[in-house]
Amino acid sequence: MIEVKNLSKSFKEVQAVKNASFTVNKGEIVGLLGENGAGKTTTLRMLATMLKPTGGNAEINGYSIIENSQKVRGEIGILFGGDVGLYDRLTVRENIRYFAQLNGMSKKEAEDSINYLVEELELKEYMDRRVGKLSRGMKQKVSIARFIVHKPTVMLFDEPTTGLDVTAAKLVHDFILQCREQGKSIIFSSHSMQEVEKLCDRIIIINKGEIIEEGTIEYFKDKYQSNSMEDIFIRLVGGK
Ligand SMILES: Nc1ncnc2c1ncn2[C@@H]1O[C@H](COP(=O)(O)OP(=O)(O)OP(=O)(O)O)[C@@H](O)[C@H]1O
Repeated sequence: MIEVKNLSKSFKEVQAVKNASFTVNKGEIVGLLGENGAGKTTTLRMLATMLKPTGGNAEINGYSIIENSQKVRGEIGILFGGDVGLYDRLTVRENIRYFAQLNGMSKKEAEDSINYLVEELELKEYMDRRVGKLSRGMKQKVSIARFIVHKPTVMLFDEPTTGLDVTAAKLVHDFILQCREQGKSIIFSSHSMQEVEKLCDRIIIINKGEIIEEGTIEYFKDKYQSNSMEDIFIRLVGGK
């Protein structure tokens, strides 16, 4: 479970996130929607303890991202789109193993988890290839494996389908839905309204660092009397 309380982040004069408060329950996918520069990545990076907040706090399964960041790291997985941050010169197996070790898993735990993921994600024939030689979609599969090797219960997806073709994007979508079935708490940030409508149970709209509206898709459509989430979004963020 994710509980965010008045979370803020400033970079000198830029207030990237202002007093954000929200909750994500177990088995729930919450969409974080906003224009370029709205503060989505900054919010997710703070929750993943990659950035220190300048105000407020958040708890991940009861652990504070400020006072208990080590514990939080064990509970959380974060998947980025675009550059997936793998080591090109290492093989698939070495990449996944490395991240398992970073997350404090023992050798045995790591190998068991890797063997399971190899089957689950159909990675067998790629395991001993160098990551630099794989296609973008395959790399994304490897980053999914890396992302879940330590079995996180809270998953953060930051535009995870950027640059993927339809088949690879579907793999990511199916994976996210499977995570929900397993009762994980999920935040999904995207520019694509179609993706958000397909996957999310609830949507948070963030504009210039502030949460301006939050609710289910039905809530938005009903309140703003429109069937198009795209139109509603544009109306809310100022009609640009
Ligand atoms: N390290 C940094 N130093 C200074 N300013 C930053 C830094 N990271 C982000 N910002 C600023 O904070 C604001 C929010 O950026 P953020 O990356 O969180 O937006 P975003 O909603 O993820 O955008 P996008 O959809 O383009 O990824 C922007 O004005 C950005 O320029």
